[in-house]
Amino acid sequence: MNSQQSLQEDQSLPNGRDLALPWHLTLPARLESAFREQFRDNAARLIPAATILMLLVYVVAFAVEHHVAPEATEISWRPRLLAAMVTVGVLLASRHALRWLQPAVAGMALVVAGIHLYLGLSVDHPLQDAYFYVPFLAILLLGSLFRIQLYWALPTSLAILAAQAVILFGASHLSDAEALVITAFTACATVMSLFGQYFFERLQRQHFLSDRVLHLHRSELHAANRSLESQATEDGLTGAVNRRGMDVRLSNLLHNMQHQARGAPDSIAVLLFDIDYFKQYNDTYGHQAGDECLKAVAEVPKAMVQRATDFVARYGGEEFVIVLGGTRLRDALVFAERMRARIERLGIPHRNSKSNNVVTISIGVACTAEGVDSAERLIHLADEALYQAKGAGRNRVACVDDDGSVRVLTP
Ligand SMILES: Nc1nc2c(ncn2[C@@H]2O[C@H](COP(=O)(O)OP(=O)(O)OP(=O)(O)O)[C@@H](O)[C@H]2O)c(=O)[nH]1
Repeated sequence: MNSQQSLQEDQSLPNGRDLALPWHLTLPARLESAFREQFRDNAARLIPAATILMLLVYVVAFAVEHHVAPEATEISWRPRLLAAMVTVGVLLASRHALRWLQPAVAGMALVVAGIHLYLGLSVDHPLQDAYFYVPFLAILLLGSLFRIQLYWALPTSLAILAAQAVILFGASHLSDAEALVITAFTACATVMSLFGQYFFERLQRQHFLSDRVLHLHRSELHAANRSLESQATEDGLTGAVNRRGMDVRLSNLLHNMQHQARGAPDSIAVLLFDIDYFKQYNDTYGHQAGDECLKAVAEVPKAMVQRATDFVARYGGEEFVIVLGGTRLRDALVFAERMRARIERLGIPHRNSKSNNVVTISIGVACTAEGVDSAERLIHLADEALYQAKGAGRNRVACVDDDGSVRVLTP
């Protein structure tokens, strides 16, 4: 590999190294917020199904409880109703306040864990200890059912675990061994759930990053293509469309017009102009000044064209073509005369011009009409008119009329 190749590679598009994720998963600020937004959007899609599932679980739990310990439902229906309401709150957040979705899910898990710890203490029944296993389910729902981000799931799970430990070891009807077993059970579930969530989120972040890198690749390629395309069809000196670009655009325009494509113009006018006595200008003021003059002259039609189909092209040396889509001969002549006058008014001194003491142009105008079916023919007609304008004394406009005759207009 030579040094130029390696230089190109160094400066080239983003590469695999951009995919490296730190162990703590946090991305640079702008990426991080974009990822969180995407994560929330994805999670929000799960919420309706997850909410229905949760509400079903509440109903089933209530039914089982009613069957096993009917007296317990006297106490439990209110806390359960609260849990159901909080769950519906999560659904509302996912629809109307997405930024509150994660805190809402975390809050719901805390409420579910809290009310079951409360029920475990308040219900007097041989099976009451079953309530103490529910916090474990609350921890699971964070990462599996509702899929909130690790940085929300981690503190919420630890808070549930801590609250459970404090309550179990303080509960008078439980021995320390029983409290330890249930706490250890929840602790194991917490570790496993967080472990799974860490790797799930890692994968999601990696996927997000590779998507971004691909997107960057695509937009850089797009920009490079656009710049290559404009370089290939733009004249470097004047910024006008070059000859090649003109051929393509004019042919396309004609083709679309002939095939009555949508948005295509119903007529096309071509103005071919040439700077008068430009050779003398170069001889008098130098090639550099000649270049500046070309640039200044080209700016005039460039500022005048308006429609998307219009363009100014450098036809060669000091000759330019202006293509006006949807313009008939009469309007093209008005445009040409206005342009001629504006260029004259630029007042670029030309002491060796035989037509004026400033730079002037001669213009030939032709329009699509019966029998004019190619770009070459259109340019040829405009060239004929230009020739006549020159012959008639320069600094004037000439056109090919509908009957094919050339008419010179006096300025
Ligand atoms: N400075 C400069 N001169 C150019 C460029 N391209 C062509 N020319 C010059 O334009 C001049 C064109 O000369 P001619 O074709 O004789 O035309 P003219 O002197 O304008 O005469 P008429 O058109 O008959 O009025 C030549 O001297 C070319 O060298 C360019 O990019 N920069």
